[in-house]
Amino acid sequence: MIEVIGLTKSYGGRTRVDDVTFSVGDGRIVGFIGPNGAGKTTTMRTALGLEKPDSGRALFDGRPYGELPNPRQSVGAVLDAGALIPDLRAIELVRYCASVQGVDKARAERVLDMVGLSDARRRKVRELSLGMRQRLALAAAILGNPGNYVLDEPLNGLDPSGIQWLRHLLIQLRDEGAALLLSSHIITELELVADDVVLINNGVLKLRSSLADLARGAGARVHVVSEDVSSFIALAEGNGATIVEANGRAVVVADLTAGELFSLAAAHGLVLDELRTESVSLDDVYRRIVDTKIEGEAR
Ligand SMILES: Nc1ncnc2c1ncn2[C@@H]1O[C@H](COP(=O)(O)OP(=O)(O)OP(=O)(O)O)[C@@H](O)[C@H]1O
Repeated sequence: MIEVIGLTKSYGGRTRVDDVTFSVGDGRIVGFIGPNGAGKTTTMRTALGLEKPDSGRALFDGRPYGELPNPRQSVGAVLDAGALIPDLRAIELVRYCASVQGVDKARAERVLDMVGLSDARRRKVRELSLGMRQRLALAAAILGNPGNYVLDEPLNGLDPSGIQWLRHLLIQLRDEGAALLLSSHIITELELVADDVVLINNGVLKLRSSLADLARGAGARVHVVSEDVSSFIALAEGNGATIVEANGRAVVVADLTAGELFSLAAAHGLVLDELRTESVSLDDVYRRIVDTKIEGEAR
C-alpha cells in the first residue's frame, strides 16, 4: 500500500506540489494524471525520498522509503529510463541490480525474458531504443518482486504491441496484490488498466476517485425519454435539474442523478420510457477539470 499524506514540495519559493494526499491500495492501479508541469514527477520523486518534502510524507506499507529494510524489494520504481548506465549490456545491468538487491541471478534472466528483451540481452543500454530502455527499467523494477510500484510514464516510447504487453504485465502485478501508481498522458490507455484516478493540476489535487464512481458519479448526465416530456422537464427543473438538450420525447438532464429523477417521476405519477446515465470517460473528466495551458507559466 502506498500512502501520500499532505505532501508539499517547492522549488525556489514556488510550491509545485501542494498538500497532496491520496493512497494506492493493495491490488489497485492508480492512474496519476495532470498536464505538463502539474507536479506528478515531483510527487513521485519526493515520495521515493529523491527530493526532500517541505512537509508531509509518503509511506510504503506503513514506512517511509528511507526506512524500509530492503527498499527495492518493497518498491519498484521507473522514473527516468534515460538514466540507466549507458555502457552496461542489458543483462549486465539487470544482474548488477540483482546483486545490489540481493536477488538471485537466475531471476535476472527471467525478468529480462518477462519484459521481452531476451534477444537484446547482449546489447548495450546506449544502443537500445527508448521503448527497449523502458522495458529494461521495468525489468529492474520487477526484479525484487515488490508489493508497490511507482511508474512515471512507463508507456513512453512503447509501440502498440509494447503498450498491450505492458497492460497485461500491470494487470498481472495488480492481480498478484501489488499497489501500482502509474502516471501517463495516454488517458485512454490508463482508463483500460486503472482502478482509481488521481488528478493534479498546478500541484493541487483536483480529483481522487475510482473509475467506476467516476463513470456513474457526479457530473454524469442522464438520458430520459417520456411521453409527457413537458411535465417531466417542468418537474426536473423545479427540483434543481438542468436540461442540457431536449429533442422530441428525449431529454438530457444534468445536476440530478437517475435515481433522483426516477423518484421524482414516480412521486408525480409520470411514466418514463427510458432512464439511463451517460457514461463519462476519463478523457471527458480530464478536459472538464484541466485548463490545457502549460502549468506554472502564470506563477
Ligand atoms: N529540480 C527542479 N527545480 C526547479 N523546478 C523544478 C524541478 N523539478 C521540477 N520543477 C518544476 O516543478 C513543476 C512540476 O514539474 P513535474 O516534472 O513534477 O511535472 P509533471 O506533472 O511530471 O509534468 P510532465 O507531465 O511534463 O512530466 C514544473 O513547473 C517544473 O518546472
